[in-house]
Amino acid sequence: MIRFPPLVGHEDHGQPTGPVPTALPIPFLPTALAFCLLLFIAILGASPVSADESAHLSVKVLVAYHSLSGNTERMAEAVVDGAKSVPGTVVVMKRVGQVTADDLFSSDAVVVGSPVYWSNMSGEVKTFLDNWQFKFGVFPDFKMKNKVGAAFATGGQISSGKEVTMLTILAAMLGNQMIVVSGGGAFGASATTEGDSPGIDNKELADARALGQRVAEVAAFIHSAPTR
Ligand SMILES: Cc1cc2nc3c(=O)[nH]c(=O)nc-3n(C[C@H](O)[C@H](O)[C@H](O)COP(=O)(O)O)c2cc1C
Repeated sequence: MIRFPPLVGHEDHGQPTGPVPTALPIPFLPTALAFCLLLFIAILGASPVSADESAHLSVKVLVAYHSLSGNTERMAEAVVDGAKSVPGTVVVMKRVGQVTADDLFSSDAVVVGSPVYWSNMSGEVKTFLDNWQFKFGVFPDFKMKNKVGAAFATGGQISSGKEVTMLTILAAMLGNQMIVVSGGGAFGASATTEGDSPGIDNKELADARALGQRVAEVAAFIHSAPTR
């Protein structure tokens, strides 16, 4: 027969049941303090991410865009919102002409947005991408290598260049050995801004937010990898 040990604290040992002493023994307080201190140090030491590390683990997303009449800028703002929804993400949003070398090289991800001009990216966006070399000298060291890249576009008409615009932006990123991702749509987020569908609608804004969120999530994943 299995004998179970008696339940501790549930036995009556016939001890005298007087009032419980309220005063703690004198050495108890310093011992308790020392124990708490040791526990605190142990928790800090065992923490998987220290304060320094968590600052290091935050990712920076640069959203660079060109916009004359505001459509691409609205999409850029939604991309920013999506990226910011990922905890630990720092986002910088700038017009392509305002981007500095530091903005570019300190970022973990770059999302580029363009209006469609003659079925392709606008001249301003092309100049921005060309300036990665002419102004910032990304090549031959591939200074943008392994940063996350993505694109978004707005165009007046359906089937009139948004996908070409996004793909040519992504092609430039691939040439720089960046890690290209989509989101919102197959090649990025896009919006039709004229005709039956003027401006940016809620679905298009949601696509832009989805792109920003995906970019930030992928950048955080890559950033936290043990070897980069
Ligand atoms: C010079 C120029 C060329 C354009 N070419 C096209 C085009 O080929 N296909 C298209 O869908 N929209 C075209 N558009 C329309 C713009 O892409 C569209 O209005 C866009 O949303 C503008 O963006 P923004 O408001 O950010 O400036 C063109 C607009 C301009 C000014």
